[in-house]
Amino acid sequence: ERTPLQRMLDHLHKAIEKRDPNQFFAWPVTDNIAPGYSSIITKPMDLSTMKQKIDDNLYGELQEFVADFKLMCTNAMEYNHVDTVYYKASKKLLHAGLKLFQPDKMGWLLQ
Ligand SMILES: NC(=O)c1ccc2nc(N)sc2c1
Repeated sequence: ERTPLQRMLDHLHKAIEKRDPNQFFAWPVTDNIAPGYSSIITKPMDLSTMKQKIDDNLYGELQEFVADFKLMCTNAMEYNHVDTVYYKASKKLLHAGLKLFQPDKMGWLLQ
């Protein structure tokens, strides 16, 4: 990972992965495991796709990475009913992730 931004995004990606121990967000959601998913979710996103985008240097700035993270979580809150493990996990992950991105917690990373 050459650029400082890629190094920072790698760090954040690893920190998010740790907060998804069941790997609900590790890979693209298939219609096999989630019936009708591709008809309901127009912009799918998952951690493996985000990792590839870091490696391909497709994130020009932190906010683009944060947008994909939020999309990944909100997709899960749209598709899955509120009483499911997936919905609950995505809500928890969203809030844990947003705490990570707060500048005060990331000062050393942004300088
Ligand atoms: N990220 C998701 O929305 C997600 C992940 C895994 C999964 N497995 C199912 N049987 S439904 C489902 C949804």
